[in-house]
Amino acid sequence: MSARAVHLGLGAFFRAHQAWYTHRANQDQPGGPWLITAFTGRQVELAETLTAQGCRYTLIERAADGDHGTVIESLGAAVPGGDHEAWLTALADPGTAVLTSTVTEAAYRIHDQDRDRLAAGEPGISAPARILDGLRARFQAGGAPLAVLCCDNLTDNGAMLRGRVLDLAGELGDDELTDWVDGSITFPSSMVDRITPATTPDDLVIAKQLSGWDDQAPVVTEPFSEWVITDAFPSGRPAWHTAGVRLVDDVEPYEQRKLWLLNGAHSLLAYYGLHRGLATIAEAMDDPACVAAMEDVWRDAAAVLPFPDAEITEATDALRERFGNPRIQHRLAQIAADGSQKFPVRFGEVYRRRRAAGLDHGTGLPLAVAAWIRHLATDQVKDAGAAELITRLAATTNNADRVRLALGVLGPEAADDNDLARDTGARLTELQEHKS
Ligand SMILES: NC(=O)c1ccc[n+]([C@@H]2O[C@H](COP(=O)([O-])OP(=O)(O)OC[C@H]3O[C@@H](n4cnc5c(N)ncnc54)[C@H](O)[C@@H]3O)[C@@H](O)[C@H]2O)c1
Ligand SMILES: O=P(O)(O)OC[C@@H](O)[C@@H](O)[C@H](O)[C@H](O)CO
Repeated sequence: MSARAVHLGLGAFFRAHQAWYTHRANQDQPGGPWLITAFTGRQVELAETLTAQGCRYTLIERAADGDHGTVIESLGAAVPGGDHEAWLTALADPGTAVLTSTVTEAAYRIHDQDRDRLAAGEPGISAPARILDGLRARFQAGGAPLAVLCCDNLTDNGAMLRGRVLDLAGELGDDELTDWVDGSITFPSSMVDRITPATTPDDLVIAKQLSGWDDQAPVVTEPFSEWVITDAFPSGRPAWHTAGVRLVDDVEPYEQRKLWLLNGAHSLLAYYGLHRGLATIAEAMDDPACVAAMEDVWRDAAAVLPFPDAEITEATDALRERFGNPRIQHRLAQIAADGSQKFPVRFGEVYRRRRAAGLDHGTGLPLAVAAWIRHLATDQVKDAGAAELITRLAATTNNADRVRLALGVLGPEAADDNDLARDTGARLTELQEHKS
């Protein structure tokens, strides 16, 4: 059996989604199964745990009425991200045809030290820098083509990653490497969807009941799953199309539908739900104020989504059911992390398109921003990219200025929008006075 895929970001979602699709494709894969060599970001423990159990793990599909377990066998190796030699070796291998990534939105921000470290031959810190490091090793080993497939919740994620890797390569001043990346590496875009909360200790007990063995690294996910990819794989790919993956020419509409409806609602529910003392998405779905605010976000997005009304209604009906699954414990605190990276993706484009279409700023956006501002003042916040914003918000004594600072994350147009600032300020005052 050969390993032909490499993954960066061995976490819960990768194991519920890309590894699951590959496992399914492997059931009838011409040329034999594809195995994935998966690297964590930095942590060692998960890689060791998985290695100790032969890289097999139980995927628990959790429906509202019960659990179904599948032992996933598409993982060939689980490697701590700090093992830089193993990373370079895996990417230099001409047998490697696909590199996927699920490293969180924040990991794509170029780190201050990336350029110096890459120039000195040291491992980069951000995901684009680590990927460029691996590509450089591949180039030096002969330069077989490769597809680099970003599977994080970002707009036009393939083009985004390509741009960042090429920018870094250009700054290194290595024209041959830059030209090779430009011509031989594809960066397909993808829309990924499967709600996958962090695993809890109870899930280990359930995994044992389902699979009959002492699995120390199971993953829980919902039954629903979707993956839409632009088909640009110069060295081949797993037969994902046999496993339900849709290969298309243009991912953008699917991506907009998913990021603006699902993820936009998630972020709104996270910040507003936490403000209202709730802990999970399912709890928020039992809260009429949260549901009403979510419906506002959906109406705002629906007005600029390139889908017929009936398809949007179908998508939001499905989301109500998925979010309402009472057995999925998707914690609002997990979703609330890294809002500074998520807000522009989930709300920024909806806002801009509404304005460009001559519409108002929307009903849902002011509350989403106001609840986020509240969240940024708590000790629950986890958002390295918002460090400066948090400091500036804390030093600001009036809501009008706070609102302008936060709206700046959506872009200058939003920060200068007086109607949006007024309405956001009003929602913020209400939240501060506990009126909602
Ligand atoms: N969980 C979901 O429901 C879901 C669904 C769709 C998409 N996603 C995407 O997948 C991402 C990861 O979600 P998850 O549930 O697997 O989270 P997770 O915390 O289980 O795993 C995240 C992985 O990314 C790695 N990582 C974090 N920062 C990194 C960095 N700076 N450089 C390299 N690696 C880094 C971590 O070490 C870990 O391996 C999300 O941020 C999102 O973009 C998640
Ligand atoms: O995973 P993040 O941090 O990008 O966002 C949290 C959730 O909104 C997200 O994980 C959704 O559950 C997911 O995008 C569903 O497919």
